[in-house]
Amino acid sequence: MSAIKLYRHPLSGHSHRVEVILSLLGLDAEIIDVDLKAGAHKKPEFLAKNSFGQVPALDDGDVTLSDSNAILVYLASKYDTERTWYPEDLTDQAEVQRFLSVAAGKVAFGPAAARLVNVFGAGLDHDAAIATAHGILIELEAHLNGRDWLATDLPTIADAANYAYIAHAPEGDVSLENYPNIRAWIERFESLPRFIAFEKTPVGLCA
Ligand SMILES: N[C@@H](CCC(=O)N[C@@H](CS)C(=O)NCC(=O)O)C(=O)O
Repeated sequence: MSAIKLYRHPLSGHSHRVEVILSLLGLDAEIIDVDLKAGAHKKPEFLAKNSFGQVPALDDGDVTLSDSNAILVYLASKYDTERTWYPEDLTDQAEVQRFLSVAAGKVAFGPAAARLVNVFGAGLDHDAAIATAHGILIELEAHLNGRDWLATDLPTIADAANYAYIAHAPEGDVSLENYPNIRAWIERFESLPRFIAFEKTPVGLCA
């Protein structure tokens, strides 16, 4: 049995970014589904892993971590011997962090929120989420002009963090038709060796 355990939900983009990095780094992990519908993430056993009661969480031997971006930093720092996924150069690191913040902020409240609205339905403002999504997509489209990857010349955890919610934005009625640079970036990411896809169904409990 693997020493690494990932606690996730199969429709969670936050979980997918960890899953995909584990795979891209060639790391074996035991995948444990957390039943959000049954409230398993708010039970003491899971709260001991993440007091915020959210997936993903990760065990690596004696170490328990939560928050997807924090987990990405940990895995890439510990296991990527080439240090390309989370570079050691401080300027590159800052650029990676900049795009991890985009993934946690603008992307979470735009493309991810639009998909979430389609999952949860009423009570959330779909049009506002779609408008926010296009705002960040316009910025990313310009940023990717002449660039293959978000933060450095090579793929980094910043690409992994932003990938799932942007690639699946159409499930939240956010079309990617007008964003050729973003579509090319998605294709490049999906062509990486050992890339694993995220479930495409928009029906679920989690953005
Ligand atoms: N900042 C957290 C956010 C994680 C998050 O939003 N997880 C969602 C699933 S995608 C969750 O567990 N939601 C259940 C809840 O908040 O009760 C991370 O990056 O891991």
